[in-house]
Amino acid sequence: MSSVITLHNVSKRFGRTQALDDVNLEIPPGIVFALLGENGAGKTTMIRILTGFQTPDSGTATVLRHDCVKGGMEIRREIGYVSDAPALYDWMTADEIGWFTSAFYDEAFSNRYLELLAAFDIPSGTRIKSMSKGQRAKVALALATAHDPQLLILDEPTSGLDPMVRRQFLESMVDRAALGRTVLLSSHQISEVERVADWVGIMHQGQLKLVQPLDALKQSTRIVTATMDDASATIALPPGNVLTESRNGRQMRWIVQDMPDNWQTTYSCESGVEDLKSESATLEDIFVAVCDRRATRPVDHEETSRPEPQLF
Ligand SMILES: Nc1ncnc2c1ncn2[C@@H]1O[C@H](COP(=O)(O)OP(=O)(O)OP(=O)(O)O)[C@@H](O)[C@H]1O
Repeated sequence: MSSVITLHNVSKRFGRTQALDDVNLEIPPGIVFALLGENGAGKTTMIRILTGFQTPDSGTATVLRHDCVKGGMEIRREIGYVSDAPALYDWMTADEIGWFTSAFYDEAFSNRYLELLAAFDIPSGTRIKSMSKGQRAKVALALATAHDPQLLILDEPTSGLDPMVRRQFLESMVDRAALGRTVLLSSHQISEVERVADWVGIMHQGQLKLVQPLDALKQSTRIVTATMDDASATIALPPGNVLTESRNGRQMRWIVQDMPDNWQTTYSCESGVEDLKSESATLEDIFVAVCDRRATRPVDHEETSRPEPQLF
């Protein structure tokens, strides 16, 4: 089945800031795709390009087969979109804003909207201006999903919501994916993403550093810890793709992807190692390994620790 979202070599610069740097991505239908990244990583810029609010400097982007530059109007009509600060007409009641929005969609919209309001416990006669942040977010989500879109794009949908509302929100995302719809959400909430996402993309400084199904990502990434017999002792990097290395006294720690199954057979023979263990990494460990500028990039101690030959 063809992708719901595609980005090919998309770049976008604002003055000196490279907000997106040669981003490539394909999102298949029927999944919850979570875009993770620190502040300023480029998530909103990507979403604004996908929704036709911003034009890329180079590259191509399509959503539901519409080109994002030429077909922004069609895209916004077909998808559901909730921005990080949804603009709602404040003076309207929840009912009125639904009635107003229903003019753009088919007859089924109004009934579905009212059902969603009831499910979210929003009194339909309440004016938007007297609603709490969470209630407004629920109205925005009901407006974005009442036409049952193939694709729902949410920019930090749960920021500022209480845990119960968050849970309700996220469960409704999983339900949508189960019905074959696609959800793209950007988030800082790693633990939430871990609960609901099928796929994750990690953005860092405008680049999409990693895109993988969440289960496969967690299965392929391990934390390896070696306790050395001396605080100055070193050891070669573990086999596989070592993302980061850290040291605390006698303990060395690496986050490693794609370690061979038999990694311990050769590695544990290294001298100076008292204890060696490997455990599964959480999404947060992986996120920090990819994004944290303070995290140490690995150095092969085999090379660096070998003593220089002494000449007498
Ligand atoms: N209209 C704009 N004009 C100038 N710079 C911009 C504009 N929009 C975004 N940027 C810059 O581009 C970079 C990426 O911003 P973006 O909003 O896409 O990040 P983000 O990942 O959504 O961040 P956050 O999680 O903080 O919302 C930032 O450095 C931001 O300052």
